[in-house]
Amino acid sequence: MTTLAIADGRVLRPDLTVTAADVLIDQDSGEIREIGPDLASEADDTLDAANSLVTPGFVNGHCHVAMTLLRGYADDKPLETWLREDIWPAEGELTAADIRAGAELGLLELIKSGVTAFADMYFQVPEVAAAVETAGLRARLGHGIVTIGKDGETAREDAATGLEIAREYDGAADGRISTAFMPHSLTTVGSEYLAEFVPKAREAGVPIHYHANETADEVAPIVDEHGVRPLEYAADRGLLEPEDFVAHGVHVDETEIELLAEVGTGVIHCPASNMKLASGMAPVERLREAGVTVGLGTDGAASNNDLSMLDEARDAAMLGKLAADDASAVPAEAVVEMMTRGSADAVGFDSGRLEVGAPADLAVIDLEQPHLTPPHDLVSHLAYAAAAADVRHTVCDGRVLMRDREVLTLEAAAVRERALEAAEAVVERADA
Ligand SMILES: CSC[C@H]1O[C@@H](n2cnc3c(O)ncnc32)[C@H](O)[C@@H]1O
Ligand SMILES: [Zn+2]
Repeated sequence: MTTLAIADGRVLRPDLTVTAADVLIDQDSGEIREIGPDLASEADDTLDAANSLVTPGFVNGHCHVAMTLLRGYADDKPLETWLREDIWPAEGELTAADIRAGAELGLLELIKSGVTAFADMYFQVPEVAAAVETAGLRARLGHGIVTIGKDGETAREDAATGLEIAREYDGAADGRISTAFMPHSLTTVGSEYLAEFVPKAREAGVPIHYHANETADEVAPIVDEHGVRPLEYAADRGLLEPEDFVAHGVHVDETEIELLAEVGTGVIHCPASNMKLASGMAPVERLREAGVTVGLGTDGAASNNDLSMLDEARDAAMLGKLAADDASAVPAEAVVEMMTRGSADAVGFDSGRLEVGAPADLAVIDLEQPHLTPPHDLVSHLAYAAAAADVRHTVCDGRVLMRDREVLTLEAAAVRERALEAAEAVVERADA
């Protein structure tokens, strides 16, 4: 057995207490073997965690990682206008190589900010999967299906691609990659395609993930046309099962909240994207109160505009208070849970907690920073004060992805160079 010790840190436990301890990892199985004092001397390799917080790796529950290429390309517009006027035309110009370059840039950013697992919906999934395989993260990937504006044959092909990808890539990268069937949203995929493909996704045994109830404009047409709320419409079509997870869930009413809680479908809250696109304020406090599994996601870098889960946690706490008109709503403990085990549970990863037998997915945060001093409450610091640049080490599946702020699995300068070139060329084609 090859072992790695995370030595001399303060370890964030599943009950959100912090204890001084080492973490011993079995690198062959990728699992945590022991947490306790004096474990480093027997290990094959050691990561120094003195004056640092050892936390579960953050889980980005909803992302479009290759959209880093479109960061800053189109800002300050609402969702529908942003997608139709800017993002979809630009995405129409993306080649497979571009998506690989954008995905690698996104993965570099995720590793640097302590993320060890994420869920991603995009095009050219084989390119995203290849990047994940190299970078060493854990991911649930899916091809984003859009049928509106397409003729029947093209639309069916797109849905079939979504299913094929979900079947083919499930278990890839030594099990670090899992998949989902990912219709883009309830308004951009026709119900005839859902009727045909959802049962096939169930047969394939993969969960279903989609954008839901993100804007008021997206809710109204479903209510008008079908006479039910969007998540009732989803449930009627077999799209709301315990293993499924939806992104956003901003405009959900009480019936939908109870439905989510009853079924066990998770919601990935994306506060930065919701604020930037002025989509609205998700009722996070109420969702949690009702017993809904709530995770956190950044959405893509074009609507955020970064992939930092630490920023997202702070945004979630701040926005949650504003939405509830209550300073005690969505406290630090809630967002720390949301960015770790909340997202992991919603997406279907076993990670998100530091305990014996759990996947060795963790991040080490440097506490020797002015903005993290004094260390009264480290859960508070994670939620409100820590930043991506404070992450020292990132470990996924027992493998060190970043040591002392140096990413080991990707060549940062080359990744950045390729992404710069790809982004410039895409924008040139899109604006021509
Ligand atoms: C079909 S692949 C995924 C698709 O989703 C688009 N997208 C990015 N952010 C959002 C969002 O907040 N709501 C809905 N759709 C979004 C992305 O540009 C891709 O086209
Ligand atoms: Zn999204």
